[in-house]
Amino acid sequence: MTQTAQTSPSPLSSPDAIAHAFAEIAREAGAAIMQVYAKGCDARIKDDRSPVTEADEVAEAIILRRLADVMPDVPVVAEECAAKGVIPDVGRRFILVDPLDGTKEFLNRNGEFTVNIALIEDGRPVAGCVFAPAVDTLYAGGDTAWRVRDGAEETISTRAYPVEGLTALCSRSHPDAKSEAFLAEYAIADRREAGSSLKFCRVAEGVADVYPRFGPTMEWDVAAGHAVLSAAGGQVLMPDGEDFLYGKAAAGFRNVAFVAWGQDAPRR
Ligand SMILES: Nc1ncnc2c1ncn2[C@@H]1O[C@H](COP(=O)(O)O)[C@@H](OP(=O)(O)O)[C@H]1O
Ligand SMILES: [Mg+2]
Repeated sequence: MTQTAQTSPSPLSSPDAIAHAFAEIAREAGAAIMQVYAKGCDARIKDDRSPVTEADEVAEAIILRRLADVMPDVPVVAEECAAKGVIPDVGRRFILVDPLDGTKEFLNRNGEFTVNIALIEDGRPVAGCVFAPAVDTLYAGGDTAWRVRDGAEETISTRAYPVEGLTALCSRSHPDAKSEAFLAEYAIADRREAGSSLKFCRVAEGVADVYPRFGPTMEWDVAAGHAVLSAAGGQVLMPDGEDFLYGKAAAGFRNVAFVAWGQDAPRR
């Protein structure tokens, strides 16, 4: 009797497996970022007037090299390449990379900076990882969402909206009046500031409920946090409640505005 060799399933056959692969890569990039953090570095100001450091560039090089090994056929749109005008054509499936989100927080040395990698399919983030190396906390999401903190892995999920009111999050370094005006329409019990994509993760792990962002962001700032939040039971919508989608190449991958919610958007 001839035996047919069993083909093992591709290790990247599920959104969770992809998020795990991104997590490994983000940890490697995070370690390189922490080496630069320890020795200190200067910032250069990019054309969009945002800062970039050696850490952003070293981390992005590691991520691009590792992604080319594990997902060689998927185009990658990465922040520092894009800043130099190197942007591949994207189809229905592509990867977004922000090697160091919260560069201002990195320079201010407050620990609120992250490595972000997300897979987009048909305009939506289906797997993603957010790693905050300074506080050794990793969030990932595919079909499920999880956090690894101090070496312990736990499933995370969003919480029901508290009856006493919502906890709202805002950017620490880029506050904007329109986001404040949006929040004024809801019952807000507590308001906190945080840097980077960690704001999505705070909602995903059930310690906050809403994060509106009317100020400028790029798709790579948002996609990985969006993947984690969606997998944890939340959502990211346009302020009018429409879907918030990715792949806006003609707009230079710029977002307009979005609101991240832990549950369905409550009535105003
Ligand atoms: N004027 C602007 N244009 C485009 N993006 C901006 C911007 N001001 C801030 N951002 C985005 O906001 C991100 C920081 O978010 P937060 O304010 O929540 O920490 C920045 O990510 P980087 O640090 O990766 O550049 C940057 O992409
Ligand atoms: Mg960013």
